[in-house]
Amino acid sequence: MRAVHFGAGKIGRGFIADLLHNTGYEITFVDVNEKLNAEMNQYHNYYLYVIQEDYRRKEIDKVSALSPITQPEEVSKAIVDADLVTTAVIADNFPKIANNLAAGLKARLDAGKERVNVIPCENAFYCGVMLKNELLKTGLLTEEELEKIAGIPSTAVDRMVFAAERDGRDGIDVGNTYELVIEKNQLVDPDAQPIKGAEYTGNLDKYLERKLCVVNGGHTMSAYIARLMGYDIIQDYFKVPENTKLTRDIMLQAGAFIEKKHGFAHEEMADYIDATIGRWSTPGVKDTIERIAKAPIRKLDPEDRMVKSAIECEKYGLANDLILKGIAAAFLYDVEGDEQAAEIKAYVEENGIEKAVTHYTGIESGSHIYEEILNAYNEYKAKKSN
Ligand SMILES: NC(=O)c1ccc[n+]([C@@H]2O[C@H](COP(=O)([O-])OP(=O)(O)OC[C@H]3O[C@@H](n4cnc5c(N)ncnc54)[C@H](O)[C@@H]3O)[C@@H](O)[C@H]2O)c1
Ligand SMILES: O=P(O)(O)OC[C@@H](O)[C@@H](O)[C@H](O)[C@H](O)CO
Repeated sequence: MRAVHFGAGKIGRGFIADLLHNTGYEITFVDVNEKLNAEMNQYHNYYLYVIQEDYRRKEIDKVSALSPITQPEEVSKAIVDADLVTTAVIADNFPKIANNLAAGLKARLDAGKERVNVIPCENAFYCGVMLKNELLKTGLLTEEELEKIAGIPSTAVDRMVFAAERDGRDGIDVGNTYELVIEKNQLVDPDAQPIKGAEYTGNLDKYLERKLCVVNGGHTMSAYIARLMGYDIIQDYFKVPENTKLTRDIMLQAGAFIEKKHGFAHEEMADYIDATIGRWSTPGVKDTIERIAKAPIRKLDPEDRMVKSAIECEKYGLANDLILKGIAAAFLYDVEGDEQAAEIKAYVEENGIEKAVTHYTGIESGSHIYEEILNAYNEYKAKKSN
């Protein structure tokens, strides 16, 4: 079996390809990183290192790589011949992979081949729908044609993965626990399980909201707050018990709406939160605030991890004060090299924070959640300038 995977980064090589390899696929990566592509084409393998098992080395073999820039024809051909297509490129990059992917699917349709599963594995609400929209925007396929050639489910994706230079090679350190949940009704065959080790569900919302709002929301808001406290590494922030408590409380606020909406027991949610914080505090692990907090515009979107939680809590009459503080902290995130952070900063300088809150979060002025974000922002800002 052959899989084509877009994005040979940390989740691509460290998680998705691990499961694909366990399932028995030979993997063709498609990535813009020429150095990485060359290494994969030289060795046809790479290594994962399982953190909790004393960095046990695991080989992923039968891999090769293509460049979407210099080898678009080969990418198309690989899609025509593939048994499965997956992505882990960061959802912001969907517009950049859409042409290559749409051209490959169109060629597959023209070749009279069967439908194929295209499974995006990204932190985003309904990444399958986002990818479909980007594919249609290329104009290379109509909606009917896309439906005829591909099943594109959404997913929830969770694993600890870190880039690591080991044994003189580009490897990935991985956690020993993970979750990949796939929306089965959108698969070509809803009863087939094209990736071993994944879960297949008819109720993705439940897992997606828990993963994105509780795990990623908690992680991201902690990172913005930690940055204001002067931390660069999230594990240093977690060393202070009050900080861990704050993160846990933020996650419990998001968890509360998910308990109500999806019927999780409170104990189960609390255990999930504690296990997640425990995983972030694994001895030896160092995760940068810069990685967790990156791309604040994506993370402030009304349909992403922070604002969605604030609004859902509001709907259910649940507390969201800590979430609103986390959102406020995101407006002060300021790290050299983060284009989205720079864009927010410039917008605030030109238009004021009052307009910026509505512009990025969709939260209208006049509501109490708007006022609370503004107040928290002004408090953080005053502290920052003291
Ligand atoms: N890192 C994590 O801990 C983690 C955990 C769960 C989910 N995720 C999600 O997984 C996805 C991937 O994240 P990551 O941490 O692996 O990011 P990453 O930056 O390590 O990897 C992204 C890869 O995509 C490649 N890429 C970018 N533009 C491309 C293009 N036009 N064509 C082909 N390849 C392109 C990059 O070169 C890079 O190798 C994201 O949606 C992220 O939110 C990450
Ligand atoms: O990947 P992002 O930028 O959407 O979010 C940053 C982190 O919260 C995220 O990568 C987590 O570490 C990961 O999702 C855990 O599974």
